Amino acid sequence: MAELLSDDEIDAQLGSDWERDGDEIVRVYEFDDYLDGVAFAASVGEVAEEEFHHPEIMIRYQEVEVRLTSHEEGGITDKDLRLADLFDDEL
Ligand SMILES: C[C@H](O)[C@H](O)[C@H]1CNC2=NC(N)=NC(=O)C2=N1
Repeated sequence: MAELLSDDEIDAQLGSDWERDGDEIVRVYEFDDYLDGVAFAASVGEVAEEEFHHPEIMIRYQEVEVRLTSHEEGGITDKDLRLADLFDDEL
């Protein structure tokens, strides 16, 4: 079981395009084309399944919101920060 990160650890390690929202980290990715967002969400899902750590994904017109938290630990862990970087690599 991963350790919960402190506020300072999260602030220091969170990618610049991500934000902290309580026990979650969140990023809204913007796309010109709706189906590009759908395809991106599918690639995020593939990575999540490979890593067995699953985000909440909301697909909207021209944007995809991705939220990560570690449910078992009840907050933000290294797993969430790592997945955020992996999702960004899918762009
Ligand atoms: C049993 C538990 O649901 C699994 O071990 C995995 C599945 N995917 C998961 N995803 C996330 N975000 N947090 C978890 O704690 C988690 N647990």
